[in-house]
Amino acid sequence: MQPILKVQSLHKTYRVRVGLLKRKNVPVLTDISFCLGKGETIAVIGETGAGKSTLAKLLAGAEQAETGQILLDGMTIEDNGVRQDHCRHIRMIFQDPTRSLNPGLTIGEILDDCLSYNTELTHKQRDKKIAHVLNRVGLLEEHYHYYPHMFSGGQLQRVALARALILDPKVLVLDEALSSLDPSVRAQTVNLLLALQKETGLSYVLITHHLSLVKHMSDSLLVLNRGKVVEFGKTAQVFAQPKSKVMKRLLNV
Ligand SMILES: Nc1ncnc2c1ncn2[C@@H]1O[C@H](COP(=O)(O)OP(=O)(O)OP(=O)(O)O)[C@@H](O)[C@H]1O
Repeated sequence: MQPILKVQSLHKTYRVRVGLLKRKNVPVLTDISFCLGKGETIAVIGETGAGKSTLAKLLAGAEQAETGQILLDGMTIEDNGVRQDHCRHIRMIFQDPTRSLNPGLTIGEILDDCLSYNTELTHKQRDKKIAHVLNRVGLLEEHYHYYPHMFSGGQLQRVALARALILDPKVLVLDEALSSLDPSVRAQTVNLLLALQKETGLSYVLITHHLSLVKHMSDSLLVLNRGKVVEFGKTAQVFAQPKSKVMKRLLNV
């Protein structure tokens, strides 16, 4: 079966200052390749600075790699640093939803803006879609008129999820999106994500430090160390027989 997401040999460097007048290219991701099936979850783990968030940004189109390809459903959406206009099919959710939500707009206005910019839907069709997506993430229709500051942390993450889902993406990148939630809200959000995945065939790239979440949610696991893939395989297999030093260290074995 064709993977929904295929990443081929991505390389990313940042240009950083090393002296008063000198700059150099520092490699942050080197030769990253993996596949993700429809309706599946890949977890990306690694120690701090391993390059996880950089990979998330490349996938979502927030930054471009120098070389390598990203294919979505068989179509090349990024080729050697040139991004095609399909970004709306890979959406990202961050750890802190408040930073990505305009405090001056109601949730309805935020969602409506998304639809107005990206679709040809009429006002009535947009309203219907917004009501549907609010319902899907467990929010109420009256939340349309709420501003971001009127929500709890867990509800705000649902709002971020609604905004990500409103454009019917194929892949969601969750960059520590569950980390700041308290355990019971996190468990509810995980259940919601799993139910959505079952219902719609959505695929997730899960970036997290929580190994219990990795075990519970992911089908496959990619371990990064200093920007390189040091282990990639089925989650259960990697947990049962870790090969890389990093994975052994993370598991304390
Ligand atoms: N804009 C930037 N300019 C220069 N270097 C950067 C930039 N963004 C990230 N880096 C560097 O790239 C490396 C990887 O950073 P990244 O944020 O992807 O790591 P991470 O695995 O997500 O870490 P953490 O788990 O701590 O969030 C780090 O060494 C970081 O300093």
